[in-house]
Amino acid sequence: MDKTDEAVFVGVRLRPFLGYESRQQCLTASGKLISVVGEFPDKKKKDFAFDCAMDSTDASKPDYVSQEKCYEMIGRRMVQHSISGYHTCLFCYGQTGSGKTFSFMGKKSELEQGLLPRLLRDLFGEVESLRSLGGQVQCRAQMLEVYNEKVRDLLEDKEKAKAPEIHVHPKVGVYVDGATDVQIETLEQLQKLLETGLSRASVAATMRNATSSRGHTLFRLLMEKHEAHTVVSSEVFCVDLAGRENEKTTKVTGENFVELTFINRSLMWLAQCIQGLGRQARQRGNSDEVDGSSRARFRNSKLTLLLSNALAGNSKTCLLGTLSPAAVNLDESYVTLNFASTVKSIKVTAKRVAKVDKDSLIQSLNEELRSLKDQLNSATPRNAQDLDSQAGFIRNMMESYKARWEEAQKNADLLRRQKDDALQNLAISRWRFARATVKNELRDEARADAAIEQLHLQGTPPSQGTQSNGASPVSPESFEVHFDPHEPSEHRLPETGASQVESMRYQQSLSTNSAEMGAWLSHWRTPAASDSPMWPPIPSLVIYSKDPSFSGRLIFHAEEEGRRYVLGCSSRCDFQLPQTPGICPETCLIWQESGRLFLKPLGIILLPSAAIEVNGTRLVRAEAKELLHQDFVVLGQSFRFFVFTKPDPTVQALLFSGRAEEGANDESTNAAIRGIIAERACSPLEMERARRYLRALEEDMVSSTSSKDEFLKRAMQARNMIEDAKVFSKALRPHDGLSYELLTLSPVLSLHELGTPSLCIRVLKNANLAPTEVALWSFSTFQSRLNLMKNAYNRTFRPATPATDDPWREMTAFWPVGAAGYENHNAQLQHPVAINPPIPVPVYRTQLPAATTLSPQWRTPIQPFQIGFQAVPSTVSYRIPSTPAPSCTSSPRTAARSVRNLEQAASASPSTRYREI
Ligand SMILES: Nc1ncnc2c1ncn2[C@@H]1O[C@H](COP(=O)(O)OP(=O)(O)OP(=O)(O)O)[C@@H](O)[C@H]1O
Repeated sequence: MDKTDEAVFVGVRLRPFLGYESRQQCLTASGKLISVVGEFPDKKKKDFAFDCAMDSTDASKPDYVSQEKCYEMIGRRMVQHSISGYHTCLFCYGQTGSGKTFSFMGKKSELEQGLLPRLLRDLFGEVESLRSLGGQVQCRAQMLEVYNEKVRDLLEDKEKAKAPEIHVHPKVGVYVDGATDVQIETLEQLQKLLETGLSRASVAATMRNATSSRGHTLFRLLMEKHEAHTVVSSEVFCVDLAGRENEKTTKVTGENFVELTFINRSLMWLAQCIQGLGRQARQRGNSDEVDGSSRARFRNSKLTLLLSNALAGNSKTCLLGTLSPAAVNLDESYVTLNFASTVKSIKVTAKRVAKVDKDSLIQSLNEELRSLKDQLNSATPRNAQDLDSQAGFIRNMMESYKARWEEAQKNADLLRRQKDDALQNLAISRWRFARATVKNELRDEARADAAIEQLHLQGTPPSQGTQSNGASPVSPESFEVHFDPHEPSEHRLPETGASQVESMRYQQSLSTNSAEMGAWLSHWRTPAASDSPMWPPIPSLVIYSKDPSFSGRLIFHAEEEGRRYVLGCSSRCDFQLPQTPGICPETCLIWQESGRLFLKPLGIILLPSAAIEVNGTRLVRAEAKELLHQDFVVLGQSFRFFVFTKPDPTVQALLFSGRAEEGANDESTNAAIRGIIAERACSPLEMERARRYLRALEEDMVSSTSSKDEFLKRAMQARNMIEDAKVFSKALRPHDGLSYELLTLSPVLSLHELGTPSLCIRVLKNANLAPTEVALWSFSTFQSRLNLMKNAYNRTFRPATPATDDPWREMTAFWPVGAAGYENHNAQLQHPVAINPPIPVPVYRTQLPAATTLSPQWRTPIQPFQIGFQAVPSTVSYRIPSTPAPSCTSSPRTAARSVRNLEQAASASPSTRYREI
């Protein structure tokens, strides 16, 4: 138990002059010193040192201590003490009219609020934050007045109030029986309570103070921190003492004179207690034992009994002495200074409050009650009354504790339920937020690059099995797992096409080690439409991914009650996760107990990348954490799950709505697709690919819908033009078997984020049934060549038509000039696109989806819908983000050269990041 021997913290404050006082100042405050100034021969001691001396005499002085500053100097320390688990006490002492109530309570305006309202505000702020962290803190307030040596409950009407009684219990300490104990939930409630209590305090006008307190006001805030079976209670005790009065100066009579005698007597007892403690402190040095006689003195009055814990017990105590600066009040002020000096010499041993076992305290009180009852049975009538009242007090105390703790229990349950609800909402809002940000995240280049790097580090180096042109023979199919809506759902694998690490890794694993992947997949289950709506049937973790096609596809069912399932990337795990950053061989345990789901991290999680998060809070210890319905769990850096402990159509709908929306897709896009692939049998798979391709276009390559539409229109136009070109070619060069394919050429090397891909036309010669590429035309070249073909065609059949240029002029170098109808203008070759001899597939060329390297994410090679757009199966493009990009490929030859340079750079420097598609 922490124990600190500390002198009482003493601060003194000089108030401003009041109307009745002449302006002769006899006291000054400077630093920690109060000095008596002027000629006062009977006042031998001139300087009094305290912990702080506050000058509030004149607001225009630079060192003027305002209400706020006063709180900073003396009050704020109490907040931390009580939150750290110490009892604390603040009391104000001084002659009547010296400013105790002003310092203690202040005025209503925020600027002039006194110590208590400020202290409660800050304290409650701390309590609220403890509660928000899941702590069960119960606050109870009492407000009492010791008036004419009677304890009054200020939280009850004067008429109704039954006088509370003070008891001292060896286990509980000073206990006020019969006082209203109000449970406080909010600061506003507390402030209202304070106002009500103050309005009931006894106040009267005297010659020295128009609002003189006629009794001592005590405010007690009890804070109980509840755990399952224990409670830690610390109290904040604030006392505004009534002021010492001189009957000659206050000129009170009658009832007020009676009050004066009680006030002065109780203050005398207090002074005696303080002197006794001061003497003891001087004699015994640092001993924290309070001797019997000092203890006994506290029983002399109600006030001292109530303050006994603060002065001689276990508390961190502060005293604020208030003084008038005027010479007319010097005698009274001198008493206050001496009193405060003695208090300063007292050492109070503050121990951090220990946890009390609720059950054992109740049990011991029960036993005490039983023994009192036994004594009562055998008691003489003389002491029977005493025993009876003692038994009554024990009974009350026990019942009060029981009720309080039951209430705390109820409260804890309520809070837990509210927290659960909040977490559910949080999970849903997180889910919504996650969905809303998918698009943005997809554009997060940094992540993608990290992922790409990861892929590269773990994946197949591009040099493996390269073709003659240096291109890797990675076929799109090798990465791709297609989603076929007609496939039975249990065979359906997560779709690719996402930038997320998990799906990348997943795909990579599929391509590199499908056997292993198959192994881990076999442990997982995928939901089927038929699962709805009572899904999932047992507590489950459902994967969430920013890739809607991956989200919800993997489900972990904690099927067997009590069985501890190990999740990790090791093959020994019950549920094997792909090896991604942050996934340890054995990451965590998950098990089900009576329908409740628990997760326990395995080992100490030191690496931030290996963190396990539940609803955004990182688990720092290897201890079991209950997973509640709709919690959001993150394993490592890449796996995110929603927790379902019961069937949940709402969230299930949320999980799957993404796909429904996807399926719905924009009708105009569907129509456009149908327009392009019109005559071809449109299988659902093709449709799906086309749709995804267009989405990729829309999201990543085409800056707006209008340019997407434009692109589609041009594609359709090009397709018709190709048909024309085929007809003209067949007529003009029947033996060459020329054919044309529509391709897209993306500015891969330009590294532009957005842009519309160019359409281009591949010219193939069908020599010996093996098509060879003989040229690649841009769309505009194709347009002009088509015109030339048209002219040549016309001239063939209508000789009057003027001669035209050779539409296939770049090919004439190795072709004999063919049929008439066009001139061979070899000399006019202007187009650098000429490739002679034809090279195998030029590396700059990509099939369209691969060209989506423009976007930061790793978009899976979605097969371009092969109907309108012919894919070149093994093309490779490179991207080196950290290397200055060559400008857009105006010339394929330049592009090819650039790519070769880049390839060389990549292989020469292993640290160069590059990307293989
Ligand atoms: N620091 C201060 N700044 C401005 N006014 C003050 C200050 N301290 C006290 N006063 C004024 O002095 C008067 C007396 O103060 P207060 O009622 O607080 O005295 P008190 O010590 O509580 O007296 P009592 O013991 O009779 O209740 C009030 O009018 C109060 O507004």
